[in-house]
Amino acid sequence: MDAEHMGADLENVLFTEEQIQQRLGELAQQVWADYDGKHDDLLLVGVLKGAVMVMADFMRALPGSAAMDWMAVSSYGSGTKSSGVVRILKDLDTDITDKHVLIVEDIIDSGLTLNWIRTNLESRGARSVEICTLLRKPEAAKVEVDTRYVGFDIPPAFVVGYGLDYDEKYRNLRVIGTLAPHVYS
Ligand SMILES: O=P(O)(O)OC[C@H]1O[C@H](OP(=O)(O)OP(=O)(O)O)[C@H](O)[C@@H]1O
Ligand code: HPA
Ligand SMILES: [Mg+2]
Repeated sequence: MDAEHMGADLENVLFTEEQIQQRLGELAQQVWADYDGKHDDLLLVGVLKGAVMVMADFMRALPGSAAMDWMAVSSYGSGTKSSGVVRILKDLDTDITDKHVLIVEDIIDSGLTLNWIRTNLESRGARSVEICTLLRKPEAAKVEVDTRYVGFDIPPAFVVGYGLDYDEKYRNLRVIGTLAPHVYS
């Protein structure tokens, strides 16, 4: 699919490249200030694959160095609904005992994925576990997830771009938008 078609499959652009970068910059400043004195024990944990773009840009917006690790879990498969059943496909390389873990995510939708990951990481003896997500859908929440850093709250429509996929497509869009109905049918 070429770029023109990818863009044409969007119904609405919710956030431009500039808006995304601006907000990530603000979050990075806030995080750096909040973790003052703890930067050496800060570990950013990205959740593959959707968080790849957020991690890359958020991390580069930090005013100093922070460590990074990745987890992969299965929850959505190729559909648009979370199954709620979470399985670890790739675990962290790092022992997080006594670390300040900051989970970096693209989206909290039902909350099922992050709720599970948070509980899982807390059980490993991390000193703290907090969440930074670019997007959150408050009206779609099936469980409440205590989320310290949120880029944008959005309505419950399915969105793609900037790491977010529909059937593995559109992750490389630079904007975030809602998918046009003709794409589903
Ligand atoms: O709040 P929830 O309803 O649980 O949904 C959020 C999760 O779903 C997406 O991942 P997905 O499982 O689609 O994998 P992906 O990151 O590889 O696209 C997204 O990246 C979050 O991890
Ligand atoms: O709205 C969404 N778009 C893409 N992937 C997702 N995973 C959970 N919600 C979404
Ligand atoms: Mg997905």
